[in-house]
Amino acid sequence: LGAESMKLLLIGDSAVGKSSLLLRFTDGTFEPHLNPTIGVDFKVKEMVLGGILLQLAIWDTAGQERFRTLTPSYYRGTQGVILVYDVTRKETFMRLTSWLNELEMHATRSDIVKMLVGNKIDKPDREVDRREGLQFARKHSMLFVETSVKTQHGVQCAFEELVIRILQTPELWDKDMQKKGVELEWSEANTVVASSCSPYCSVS
Ligand SMILES: Nc1nc2c(ncn2[C@@H]2O[C@H](COP(=O)(O)OP(=O)(O)OP(=O)(O)O)[C@@H](O)[C@H]2O)c(=O)[nH]1
Repeated sequence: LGAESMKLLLIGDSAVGKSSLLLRFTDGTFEPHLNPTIGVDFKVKEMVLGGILLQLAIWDTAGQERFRTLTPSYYRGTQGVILVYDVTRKETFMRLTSWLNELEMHATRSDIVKMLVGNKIDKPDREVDRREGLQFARKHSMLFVETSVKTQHGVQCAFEELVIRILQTPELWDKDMQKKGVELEWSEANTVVASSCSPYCSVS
């Protein structure tokens, strides 16, 4: 049986840690000095959930305006979006609404699953409370996790919760996968994965 592929997209302001989050998830590493992304980057990661082999294609986009290209094309077919802000820079939180507007404008599927990630919680100079993040997520029907790519806190959870939610959204799949998605909802593996993340995640 072949792997089911899933397309995820990382968006958010420059230097909030999108590339770092992806690198931590796919390679398990952290780099204190990472260059800004130019255009788009792309990584593939395999994951087994509830007995289904998934091939995650994760697109990492440039936060800096001058490095952004072909915007509509990388939104095409995306099933899940991770919108990242930096808890130590309030302005990255204030710009979340405009990121959501861009998503609305370009997403080709209406039931796209959204995960809000407040990153860099290891740093002492926090400017955005966990409560504020949670409120924003609730208001916009998003999943929510706070992370530190540096310490790894919440990183696995962010991706797993998003993937599980996508699997539970039949509208995002073709007929064949819809059947498996329903089975997955009942599978024990799914329950285990979901509950191991629950301290960090909130579902709107
Ligand atoms: N302390 C700390 N630093 C982090 C964390 N995550 C990322 N960084 C650092 O923040 C800087 C920016 O991270 P990137 O991953 O390049 O940010 P980006 O959002 O991909 O930026 P663009 O490519 O410009 O959109 C890097 O120097 C990272 O090492 C974190 O959780 N804690």
